[in-house]
Amino acid sequence: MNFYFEAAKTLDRLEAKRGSIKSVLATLPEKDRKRTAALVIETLKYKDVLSEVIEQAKLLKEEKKKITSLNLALVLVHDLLLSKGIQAGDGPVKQAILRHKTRLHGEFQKIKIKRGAQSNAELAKTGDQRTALIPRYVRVNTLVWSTDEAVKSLITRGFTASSPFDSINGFAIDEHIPDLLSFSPQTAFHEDSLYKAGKIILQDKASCFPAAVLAPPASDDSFVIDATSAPGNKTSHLSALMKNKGKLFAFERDKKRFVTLTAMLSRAGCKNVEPLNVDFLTVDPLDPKYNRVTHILLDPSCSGSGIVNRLDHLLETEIEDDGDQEDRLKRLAAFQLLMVKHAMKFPGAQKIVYSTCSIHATENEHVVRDTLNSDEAQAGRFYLAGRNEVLPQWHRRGLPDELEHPSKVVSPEIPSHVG
Ligand SMILES: C[S@@+](CC[C@H](N)C(=O)[O-])C[C@H]1O[C@@H](n2cnc3c(N)ncnc32)[C@H](O)[C@@H]1O
Repeated sequence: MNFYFEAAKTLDRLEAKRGSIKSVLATLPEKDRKRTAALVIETLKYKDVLSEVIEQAKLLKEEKKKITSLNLALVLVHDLLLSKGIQAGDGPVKQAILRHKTRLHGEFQKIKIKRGAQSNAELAKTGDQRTALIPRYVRVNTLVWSTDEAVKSLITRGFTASSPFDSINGFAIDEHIPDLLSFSPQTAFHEDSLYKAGKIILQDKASCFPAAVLAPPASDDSFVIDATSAPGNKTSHLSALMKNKGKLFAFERDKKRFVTLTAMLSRAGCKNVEPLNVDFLTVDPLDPKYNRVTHILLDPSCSGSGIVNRLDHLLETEIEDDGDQEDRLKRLAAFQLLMVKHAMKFPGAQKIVYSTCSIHATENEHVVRDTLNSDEAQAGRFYLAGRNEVLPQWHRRGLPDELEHPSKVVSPEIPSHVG
């Protein structure tokens, strides 16, 4: 029965917007992770129908002592109606569901008829169409081998250098980010030996921009901070750009995510990284340990509204109304501003890259604007970098109107929000 409680708890966390589906599932305990994740995803696909069945059958009203939440009811009723039955011993919770078995089945059939569905699959939500248009990106981990070696190895495995959209086996070298390859959207690498050996990192193109823009030097006296590191894709990217030289301090305040971070860094062979399970805001910028730090990457928690993946569309019906969302964005922006201003207090800091995976100006241009207008920016003489320093070949430059006359900006360029 623990398995069902864990799945229900995961649905609670998703409802509380504790992260994208992918990131929340990644924090499940190793034991039973695949099974729990599959149940959560399947339940979300059928959530509308299952909620209606539970409501019509008055399950929560009649069993409120045993079935303590809608999410617990959802995962159990999912398995009763759409899987091989409830996979647990005969405890009181299972008994509570089974008492209503006939009614639940009856309500389910009624909904099927009402919706004209010939099969159960027709009741499921369909995927986000945009995912078919986005290639599967893979970054070659140059700490382990070179892109030339990776390309040769992929070709011997039947991949062909062409366009990722030409065929399921087509792949291309990205034109903006060195060592990034793009594959057909249908290609999966999660079980691939190259991924498991840390030879490739599954990282979207946008997620490669921040480290590429920060471009830390690859030298023994290079000192860099990644302020918000887990799960560690950008940290390992920075480490690769630094060629494992110098020192990269990688902060992560969350204990569980810190464990993921250290595992990822070890798999990727990052030897110049010092991971620290510490809240970046509590770090004293004047601590002599950090006085040689010149480059800082800041990729703080955000709304994640720009993330498109194969799972997150399932949460679309749960997006808050505009009022709630605006409040949440403002809270996030206040935290993000605090983080960048803190980064600006490091006396040796010369270059700071701020990124989010949000599409909202509140978290992007507005944070940049407020940062540039801050006392910390004045004191550290920070200004917005020009286009020539920020992916010059990239066509997009954010939302200029949202930056509102950045009076203290030295460079006339419009920022490129990256994330
Ligand atoms: C967007 S994620 C970072 C993703 C990461 N850069 C990557 O590419 O894999 C933000 C991370 O920052 C962590 N975080 C948030 N506030 C923090 C703080 N004050 N200090 C350190 N880490 C923090 C969160 O726990 C989360 O793991």
